[in-house]
Amino acid sequence: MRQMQPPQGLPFIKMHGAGNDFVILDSRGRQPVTTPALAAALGDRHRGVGFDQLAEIRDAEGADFTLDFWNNDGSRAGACGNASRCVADLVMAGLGRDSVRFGTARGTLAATRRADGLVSVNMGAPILDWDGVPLAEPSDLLHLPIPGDPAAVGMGNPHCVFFVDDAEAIDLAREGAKIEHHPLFPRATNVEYASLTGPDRLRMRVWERGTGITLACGSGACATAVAAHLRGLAGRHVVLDLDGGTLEIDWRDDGVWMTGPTARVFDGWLAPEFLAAHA
Ligand SMILES: N[C@@H](CCC[C@H](N)C(=O)O)C(=O)O
Repeated sequence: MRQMQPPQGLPFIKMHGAGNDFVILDSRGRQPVTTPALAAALGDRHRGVGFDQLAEIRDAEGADFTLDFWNNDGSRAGACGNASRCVADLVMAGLGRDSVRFGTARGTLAATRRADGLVSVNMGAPILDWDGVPLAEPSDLLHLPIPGDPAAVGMGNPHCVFFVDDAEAIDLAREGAKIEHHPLFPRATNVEYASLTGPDRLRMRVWERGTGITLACGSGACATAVAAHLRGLAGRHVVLDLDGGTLEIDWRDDGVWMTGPTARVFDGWLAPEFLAAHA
């Protein structure tokens, strides 16, 4: 029998945060490798590795690292809260520290490890001017002219949040796909359905732009918490129960902090021929 060869190719790490799963490429000290074609091929759960988002770590000036995010359809994402927490966890472990600062498309963010081991990220201030995207009612993002009275909140990426009596009862695949490409969102949107389940506690389900249904979405949880507070449904510190776990959101003066679990699942190597085929 032929012996297994020692691993060759590009190393990657598979992690998840509350079931929102990621492939992480560490391109510090070398040229970044991700292209839309590579992200889409690698994101295929049958012919690739499979992930909700790919996060590529790059060198940074004035921060510990830079992060780029890709959805599994090959599109770019300006923010990804759970991948930020996972990568921060890895880098903090490597540096032997409990805090890091990192660059993203929306600016420099900070992450810390809490005493209970959970990882928190400051996702920055919510964007309530909708980041230049033309809306029919730019002065009232909290009541978009869409049936169901959703709110629009940007967290470095767009979110359309519906408050409903029972989030479990929503046909997420149908409704999410429809709202993702609603004409009000020229760059498409992530879609959240949330219901109040107790004081400062919400059940939330999510349809992610460029990915579809996921078990959790960190920026979506932040957007939902912000919208819930601004609509008078909850305080500034809320707990959200998602399909894959629980996230805590704390809207402080310095930004929206999101805290939750992280897990490293496996490490692997991308075959050189796979990389070459999708360069
Ligand atoms: N899972 C993420 C958000 C991912 C980005 C999104 N699909 C987009 O295109 O904006 C999170 O944890 O925030």
